[in-house]
Amino acid sequence: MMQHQDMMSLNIHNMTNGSESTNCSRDNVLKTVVFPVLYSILFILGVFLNTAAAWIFLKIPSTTHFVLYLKNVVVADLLMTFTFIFKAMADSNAALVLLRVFVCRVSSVLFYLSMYISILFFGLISIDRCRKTLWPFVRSTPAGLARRKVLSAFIWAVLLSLSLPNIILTSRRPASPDFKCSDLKSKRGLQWHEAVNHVCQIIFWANLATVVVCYSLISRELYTSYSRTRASSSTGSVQPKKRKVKVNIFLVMGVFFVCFVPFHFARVPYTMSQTRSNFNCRLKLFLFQLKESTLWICSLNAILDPLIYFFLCRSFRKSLCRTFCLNTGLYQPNLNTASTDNR
Ligand SMILES: Nc1ncnc2c1ncn2[C@@H]1O[C@H](COP(=O)(O)OP(=O)(O)O)[C@@H](O)[C@H]1O
Repeated sequence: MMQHQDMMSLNIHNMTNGSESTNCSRDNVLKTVVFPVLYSILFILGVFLNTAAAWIFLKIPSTTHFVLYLKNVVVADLLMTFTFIFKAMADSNAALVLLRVFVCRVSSVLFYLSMYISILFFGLISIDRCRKTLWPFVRSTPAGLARRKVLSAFIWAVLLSLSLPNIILTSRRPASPDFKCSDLKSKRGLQWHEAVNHVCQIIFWANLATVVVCYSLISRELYTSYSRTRASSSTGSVQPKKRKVKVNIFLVMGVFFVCFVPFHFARVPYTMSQTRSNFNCRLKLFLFQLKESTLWICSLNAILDPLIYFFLCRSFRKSLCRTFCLNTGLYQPNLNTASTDNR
């Protein structure tokens, strides 16, 4: 009788553990099929759009702060795009353990690095757009440009030094085939991972505040000048162009909100679930899936940024048309431009 009861409880224990580990496994269709397909699509689009953008930017001299910042964003986007294919392969069922370790150690870290570089440059771009709207006659000087180049190098250096320990301290060997990135980290590695995520949250929310303040000032200025123009102009011929400028200029804010806000809400509880033990496995899985879904939305940034270059950067659009339209005979030197990067 006793033996029978022991057998029963052992079976129940096994069944419970078994079903729990099956239900909580990350390897479901979302991770192994849906996201790899979505990242592969982003990879193909991203390689095409960003190499074209980089090629065009190579022909444009960095004579304004805006062009300089956009060049930094292109480099970050290219870097991010190349991480997509590793993520797609690692998440699919066919991935080798070595590849998954590489993604945890190197490729994901580079992904986050490029994301926060983009976020910081988005903040700087907003300040620059604001400066240009409020003081349209202030031009970039060579000394100002040199300072912005030093600032750009400083941003890359700081974020690289924040990210590097995430590579170095992800040094453990995987104990089982279904390991997580956090399983590869030493205790110090986990602490650094958590600290970096806090710093990155501050970077994000500070830049979001900058973007919101700058675009509020831009809206106010555009509204005032639009009202002034409407009152003084009897013909109204400039109005459609002004409206176009307004829509274009808000692209930066739109892309920032759509791409980055959802992830930063999801990231806080997910990081806690990685570093603390008081989360049950179902909640952990839910937070992981939420983080993965919002991370994919962040990745969209790499293919939405070329829209910003096209609609907001006149020298980019001119160079693009010179390159592509010349061959097809479509290039007109006086191309209609409503962009704002000419200072
Ligand atoms: N903001 C960040 N900056 C740099 N590296 C990061 C950042 N967030 C996470 N990482 C690193 O990227 C890798 C993957 O992290 P994460 O996405 O949290 O793990 P998982 O893929 O298991 O969900 C880890 O090595 C982690 O330390």
